[in-house]
Amino acid sequence: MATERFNLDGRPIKPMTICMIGAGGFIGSHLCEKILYETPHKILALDVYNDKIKHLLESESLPWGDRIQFHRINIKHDSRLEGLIKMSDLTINLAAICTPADYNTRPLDTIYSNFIDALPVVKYCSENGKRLIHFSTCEVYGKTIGSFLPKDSPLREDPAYYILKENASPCIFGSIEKQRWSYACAKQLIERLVYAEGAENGLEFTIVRPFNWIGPRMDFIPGIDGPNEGVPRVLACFSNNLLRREPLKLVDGGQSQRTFVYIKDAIEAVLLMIENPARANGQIFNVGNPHNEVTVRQLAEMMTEVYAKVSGESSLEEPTIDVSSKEFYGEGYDDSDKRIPDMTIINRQLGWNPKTSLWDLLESTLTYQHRTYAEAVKKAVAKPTSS
Ligand SMILES: NC(=O)c1ccc[n+]([C@@H]2O[C@H](COP(=O)([O-])OP(=O)(O)OC[C@H]3O[C@@H](n4cnc5c(N)ncnc54)[C@H](O)[C@@H]3O)[C@@H](O)[C@H]2O)c1
Ligand SMILES: O=C(O)[C@H]1O[C@H](OP(=O)(O)OP(=O)(O)OC[C@H]2O[C@@H](n3ccc(=O)[nH]c3=O)[C@H](O)[C@@H]2O)[C@H](O)[C@@H](O)[C@@H]1O
Repeated sequence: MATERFNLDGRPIKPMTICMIGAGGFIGSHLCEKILYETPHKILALDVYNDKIKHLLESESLPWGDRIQFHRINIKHDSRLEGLIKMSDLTINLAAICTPADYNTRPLDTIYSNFIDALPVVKYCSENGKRLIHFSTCEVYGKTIGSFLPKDSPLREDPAYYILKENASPCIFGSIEKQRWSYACAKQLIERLVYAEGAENGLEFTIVRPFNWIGPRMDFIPGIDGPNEGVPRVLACFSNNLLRREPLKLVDGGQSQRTFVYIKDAIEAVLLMIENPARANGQIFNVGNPHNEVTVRQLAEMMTEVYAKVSGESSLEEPTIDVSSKEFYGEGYDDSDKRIPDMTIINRQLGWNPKTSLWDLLESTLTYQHRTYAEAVKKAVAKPTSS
């Protein structure tokens, strides 16, 4: 018999049915694992793909048996969506185009995916009195206020000019021709819509702003389990370079700064939101690790060192190479300069703190990348010369 579980207020947690849209992606796959391994909840998993959750679906004899059901659904056009939301206690919407290489090259798809396609989900939750956890992004903050100060201004060192706060920081994007911001702007508008549904129609919602969550199963390795010419997010780009023994490409010198959080830490925060509605409803949460800040150049150097350790292969003499953003991403790219989350709200509401250092999370992630892809990459690299 499973032992009874209690939430942060000491109340028993009742088993629930969760409609998870985008369950087959990076975050979805980790969230499905967490829920199936550690809770009694049921998952209706919706996605157009299921490769990353196959291990959870394959056999009916698995210990979680019928607690996960996969529905191959494109939410752009599928009449089953409302019924599945109605059957559930909670909907979590993860579905989105969320790779920067798409924002300026496929801005229409990006805006439709992040705004238009999310509209029915919000509407069905609101009309049917269902709770919604909507995944937004730290990109809604755009650039820091500090980035507009003169380079030598001492105010740049003042946290008031760069720490990103859910209820205080402005959203600062570039001009319209900088189509990089199509994603952030669509995410901002859907946040405002969700918030307004809460204010005017009583929708019970939580908005999550992830700050660069990384770990195993993130995106794809081009030419292995994704398109040859595809450009994934930075962890997979750099992993691909390391696996192929190519220099890591630093866009515009790799000066932008990011804070990276381990996916397993971040998923703990999401589970707290799921199981503590009284503390999570009506909130917007930053979820990141302010202690893991690096420039992209430092990230490249650290990944090179960690990969040499886990693979046993020596590093290249020149492990990085500079490329312009125009060459790498094309016209209309722009960047967030710095992203440090303020943690006050998530600390106060859910008592959550990330645990894993950047070195440790890269060690476990690159061990996974090496184990999963090294052989396949070797074969792919050997092919053209042997034929
Ligand atoms: N990973 C991060 O660090 C991060 C950071 C900020 C925001 N987010 C947000 O979190 C969410 C999940 O991100 P992820 O990293 O897991 O991305 P992902 O691309 O791995 O997962 C998204 C999933 O949604 C599915 N999907 C997209 N459109 C769909 C549609 N029309 N119908 C059905 N399924 C569809 C995709 O097939 C994919 O499996 C996104 O909304 C993203 O914007 C992620
Ligand atoms: O993860 C997040 O929190 C959010 O930010 C990401 O945006 P970004 O961090 O800019 O995307 P990455 O691809 O991870 O790039 C990080 C930095 O590395 C740089 N980069 C990327 C790839 C590469 O090969 N080389 C390189 O220097 C980029 O220019 C950027 O400055 C994506 O927009 C989303 O997945 C998400 O909403």
